[in-house]
Amino acid sequence: MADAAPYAAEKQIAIAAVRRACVLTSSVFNKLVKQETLTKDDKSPVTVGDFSAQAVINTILNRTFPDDPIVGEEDADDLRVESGTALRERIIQLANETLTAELVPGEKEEWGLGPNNGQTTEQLLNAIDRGNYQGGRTGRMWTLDPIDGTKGFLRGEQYAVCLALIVNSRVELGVIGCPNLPVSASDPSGSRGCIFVAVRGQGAYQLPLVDPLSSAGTKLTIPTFTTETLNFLESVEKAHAKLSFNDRVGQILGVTRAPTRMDSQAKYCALARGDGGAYLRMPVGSGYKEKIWDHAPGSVLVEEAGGVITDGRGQPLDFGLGRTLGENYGVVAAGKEVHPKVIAAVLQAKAEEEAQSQL
Ligand SMILES: Nc1ncnc2c1ncn2[C@@H]1O[C@H](COP(=O)(O)O)[C@@H](OP(=O)(O)O)[C@H]1O
Ligand SMILES: [Mg+2]
Ligand SMILES: [Mg+2]
Ligand SMILES: [Mg+2]
Repeated sequence: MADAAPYAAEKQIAIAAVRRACVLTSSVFNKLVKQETLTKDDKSPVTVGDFSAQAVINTILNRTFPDDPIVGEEDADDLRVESGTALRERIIQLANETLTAELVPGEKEEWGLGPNNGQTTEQLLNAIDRGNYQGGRTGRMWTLDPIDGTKGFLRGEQYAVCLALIVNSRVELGVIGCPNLPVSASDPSGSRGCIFVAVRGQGAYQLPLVDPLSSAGTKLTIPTFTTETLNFLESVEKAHAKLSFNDRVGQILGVTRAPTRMDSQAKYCALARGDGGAYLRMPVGSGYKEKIWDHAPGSVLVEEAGGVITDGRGQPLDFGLGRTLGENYGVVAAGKEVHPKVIAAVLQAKAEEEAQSQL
């Protein structure tokens, strides 16, 4: 793609930042989750991974686009207090190791990368806190989820490093790094690690996690699904989406294939390349509001692969409301033939539910 294409610089920098963060999170997993004996509820590896990945990506964005605000999932409050000293030191060391690693092809030192670009503790904590932006209707902003699918990360399953650029409430660029996703779904035990990228109007692509800046990538198009071939993509965690509702939607549509469950925005990547036919995420009814960083990059990826993404009523997602998508009507993403059918079935299942509750 010529350099003159819209968002060409943003795209390259976002891919480089996400790749570095993926190297970091993979090494955190290998060092902390696999080798240390952890109790089941110990969340420290994910905390180390989240904070240091956000420090790395925000440092790069701060250097390359200093005027752009960032809506990031994490903030550094817990690291500034005395009790956070050990965690803070670990995070600073990891973030600096990641930023100062040798340049790979396509990276530029002026992006804040390479051996001369170590940061002080204060600089890195401030970088994490640059994710405090509250979002809004107008202007440019980035949104970052340094580890999406924390539960999957801890299980050694799917998780994703997710970064998007939003301009005047519209997602213009999305980059999703999936260190554990098989390069091809048809070879699940084959090599793993992919980056997905989409710029609005320029298509959706899968790149290798190793050396993504030198690769043209594979263009993604959502294939056509029939009732026989359709499978749903859904969360692993029952607390995140109402899986029983999906079962009813499947019955209404006559879906026979079992759903494919995976954590994180890897679901959007799987949809974009045809591993699954529809992603359904209906609210569990807890009043939780979906966060923009959990859907922004995935939404542009799906749209650029030829799909449609809306809430459960068929209305567009609104990325201009702040840090959340507002009242939770769920999320439905699918190819353009399947999407209206899924929405019709969702509305029917919803009406049944309401009729039931009035008995
Ligand atoms: N009650 C809820 N309903 C919907 N999403 C929720 C939720 N509680 C947490 N989440 C979000 O679900 C994300 C993971 O989604 P998935 O189930 O698709 O893997 C989490 O991202 P993090 O892991 O980044 O915190 C978190 O933001
Ligand atoms: Mg998330
Ligand atoms: Mg997260
Ligand atoms: Mg979280």
